[in-house]
Amino acid sequence: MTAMLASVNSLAEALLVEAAAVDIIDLKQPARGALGALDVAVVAEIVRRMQPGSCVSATIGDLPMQPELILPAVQAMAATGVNYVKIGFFPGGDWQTCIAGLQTLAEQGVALVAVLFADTRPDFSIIDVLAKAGFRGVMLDTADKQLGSLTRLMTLDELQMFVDRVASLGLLSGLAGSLRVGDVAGLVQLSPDYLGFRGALCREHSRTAQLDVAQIDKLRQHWRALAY
Ligand SMILES: O=C[C@H](O)COP(=O)(O)O
Repeated sequence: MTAMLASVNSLAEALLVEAAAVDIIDLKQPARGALGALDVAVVAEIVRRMQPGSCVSATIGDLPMQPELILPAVQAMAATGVNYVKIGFFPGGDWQTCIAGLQTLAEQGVALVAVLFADTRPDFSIIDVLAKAGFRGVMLDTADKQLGSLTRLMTLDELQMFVDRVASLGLLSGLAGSLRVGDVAGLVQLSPDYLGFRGALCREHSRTAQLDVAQIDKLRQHWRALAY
């Protein structure tokens, strides 16, 4: 079964999606960018307040791929006790040195999820490198939220190739990027481990607005009705 991830930007929103039995509670500040980070102290407080057994991820922000920025940010976020730390692989910078440093953190037990951006046309061969470095998961998202759904940027065949490659290496696969209710039926057929949402769950589908319980319920009901 494909799980549901919801990005939230506060304790109140985290409690709301926890009550809605969302599978992965993803801590993020969308007002700060595609992978905008929440302050570490806020993340630590939310982690403390979640039920034991909840699955919580957090992003480190839209940082350039510079090891002196990425590595301390990952260490600080990991120290909050989140289950997964998500790192956006933006174009440019020094991916090789970042991955080498992240491998050391993975060896120390930090659970890392790489986020690749469909609108930057990533080379999927990086997935093999990430697996060798000890990443636990790789997801596809979108950096430019004006471009619409992930499903407009990549074909279902391309997305299937991504999911299959990630799964073949034993990693978690995730798909996100302005996904809407209408995207779910097609994407669950690809069997990713999870689908991620923010905009679709907010008032007027604006990812920087507050979460809207009615939108969460609508998505959950649609998902259940698929009975896949
Ligand atoms: O990790 C998932 C993202 O927060 C998805 O956000 P979005 O649906 O607004 O693109």
